[in-house]
Amino acid sequence: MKKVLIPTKLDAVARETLNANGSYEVVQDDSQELATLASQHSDTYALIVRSEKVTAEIIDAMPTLKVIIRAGAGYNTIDIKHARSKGVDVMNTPGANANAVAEEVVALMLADARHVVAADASTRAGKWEKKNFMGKEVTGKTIGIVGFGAIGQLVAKRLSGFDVKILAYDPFLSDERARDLGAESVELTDIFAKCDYVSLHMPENDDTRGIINKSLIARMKNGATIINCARAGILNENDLRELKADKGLRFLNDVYPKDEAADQTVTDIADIMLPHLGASTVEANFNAAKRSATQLIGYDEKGIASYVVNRDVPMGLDRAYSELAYALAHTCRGIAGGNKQMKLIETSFYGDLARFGDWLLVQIVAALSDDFDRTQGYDAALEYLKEMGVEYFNRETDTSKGYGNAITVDVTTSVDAAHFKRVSVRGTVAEGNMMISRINDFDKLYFEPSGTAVLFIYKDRPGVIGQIGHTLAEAGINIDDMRNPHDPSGVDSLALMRITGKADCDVVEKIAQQIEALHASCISY
Ligand SMILES: NC(=O)C1=CN([C@@H]2O[C@H](COP(=O)(O)OP(=O)(O)OC[C@H]3O[C@@H](n4cnc5c(N)ncnc54)[C@H](O)[C@@H]3O)[C@@H](O)[C@H]2O)C=CC1
Ligand SMILES: O=C(O)CCC(=O)C(=O)O
Repeated sequence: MKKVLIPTKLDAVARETLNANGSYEVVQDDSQELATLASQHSDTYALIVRSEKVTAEIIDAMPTLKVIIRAGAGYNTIDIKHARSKGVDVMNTPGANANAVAEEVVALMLADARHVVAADASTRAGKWEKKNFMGKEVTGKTIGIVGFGAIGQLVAKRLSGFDVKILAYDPFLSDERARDLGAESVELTDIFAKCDYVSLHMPENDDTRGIINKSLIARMKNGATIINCARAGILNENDLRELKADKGLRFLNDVYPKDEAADQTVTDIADIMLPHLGASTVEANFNAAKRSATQLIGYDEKGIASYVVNRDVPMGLDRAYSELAYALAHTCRGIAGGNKQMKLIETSFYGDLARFGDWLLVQIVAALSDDFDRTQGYDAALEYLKEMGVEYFNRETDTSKGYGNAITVDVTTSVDAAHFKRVSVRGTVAEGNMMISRINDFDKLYFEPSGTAVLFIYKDRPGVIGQIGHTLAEAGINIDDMRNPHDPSGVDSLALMRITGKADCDVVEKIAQQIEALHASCISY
C-alpha cells in the first residue's frame, strides 16, 4: 500500500477515491503542523496539499516521497527545485478552482462599487449614511485581465453579462484566441492605461515577481481599481502605496506574503481584504480534491505525467516532444507484446530534436520498462539498459528525408532463442498534438496516441473492417477514429482504431481469430 498524506482541510472525496482504489493508505490530519506530520509519516509516498508551505526540510523528512500534488493552481509554496533534485514530481490541478476565484473577483468588484462592507458596518452601528455611500456601476466599464489562463478567462466570461469591454494581456495569447474568448489582446501598458478595473491572474515566479510596479500603476486612470486574487509577490506594494492616494485608486486584495493571522502589510492601502478565500468554496474544494486523487491514480497506473510542473524539460524543447517519445515507445511495447525480452533499442531524432536525444532516451526507456522512471537521467538510462542486456543505438539522421521534427523508435525483442521481432514507430507533433505517422511499413497514419487503441494487421480483402466494427459493437464498443492503410506491396492492411472505453483482451482475440489477423494488439495511452 502506498501511503498518502493529506495534511489539510481537503474535501473527503480525495480520501474516499484513493481508498476505493485499494492501493493507498490515506492519512488525513489537519490538526497538526505539516513538519510534525512529515516526521511522523516518513514513509509517505504522495503528499497532497493546499497552500501549506512544502520546504526542502519537509521533503527530506519523507525519504520515500515520490509525488507532491498541489490541490489548486499556484505552486509557489512548494520548493519544486529541491523536489526535483530528490526525484519527486510536483503536480497541480489546473482549473479545478478557477470558477471560485472568478466569482470572488466579481464579488469584490460589486462589493466595492456599492460600499457593501462599509455600509453594512455603518447601518449595523445604527447610522443612516445614505449620502456617504453613493456607488458606481460595473456595467459598461473596461476591464483589464493580466494573465488570461483558466481564471482570467472565466472572469471575462462571468463579467460578460455586465456588457463590459475586456482587454487581456498574456504572453501566450494570440489575437484570434482572445477574440474567440470575448477579449481584445493588448500590451500590458495598455491594460493599465485604458482600464477601469485591472484584475491580476498570472502565477508568481521569477519572471512575474514585482512586475506590477510604479511605471505601470502610474499609467492608471484616476479612480481605477486593482484586484489581486493571484499572489502578493507580483505587485510591488510600496509602489502602489506611493501613488494610491494621489490617483484615488482602489485596491481589492485576497493574497499576502504569509497566509497567517498577523498585521498584514497592505492593511493601510487595501480597500477590501479577504484571507485568501479565492478557492474556498465547497465546489472548488471538491473539484481540487477529486482531481488530486484521480491524477495520482492516473500517474501511478498509466504514467500520466501531463500535470507535472517540475520536470525540467531542457530549454528549447517543447514538452510535447518529450511526451511523444514516451508515447512512441509505449506503442512499440504494446505491439511487441508487453514485457517480452528486449534486445535492441534504436532511435532517430530528426530536425531540432537531434540535440535533445539524451533527454528523449530517458522518456523512451521509461515507457519500455516497469522499473525505470522518467525522473532519472541519461546516464542512469544507459546503465539500466546495460544491466538489462539491451543494446542501444542512436542513428545519424538524414535531413534530406524532410520529416521536420520527428522521432523514430525501433524496438527488437526476442521471440525465441533464434528469432527476433522488430517494431518501428515514427511520430511527430502537429498543431500541438502528438501524431503517430508510421508503424512498421504502414505510412502516413497521422494517428493521435490517446485513449485506447486497437490494432490489427491482416491480409487485405474486402469486408474486414465491417467485421471488426460489428464485433466491437456487439461488445458495446464504439470506434472514435480509424486509419486503414495498405503496406507498400498492397498485400497487408493495418486497421488502427481509437475506441471508446477499454477493449478487453477477449474481444481483441475474438476479432483476431475472425479476421485471421497476422497481428493484433490493444494499447492504452
Ligand atoms: N486566491 C486564490 O485562492 C487563488 C489564486 N490563484 C492564483 O492565480 C494564478 C492563476 O491561476 P490559473 O488561472 O488557474 O492559472 P493558469 O496557469 O491557467 O493561468 C495563468 C496564466 O498566466 C499567464 N502568464 C504567465 N506569465 C505571465 C506574465 N508575465 N504576464 C501575464 N500573464 C502571464 C499564463 O500564460 C497563463 O495563461 C495561480 O498561479 C495562483 O497563483 C489560483 C487559484 C486560487
Ligand atoms: O487552496 C487554497 O485555498 C488556495 C488556492 C490557491 O491559491 C491556488 O490554487 O493557487
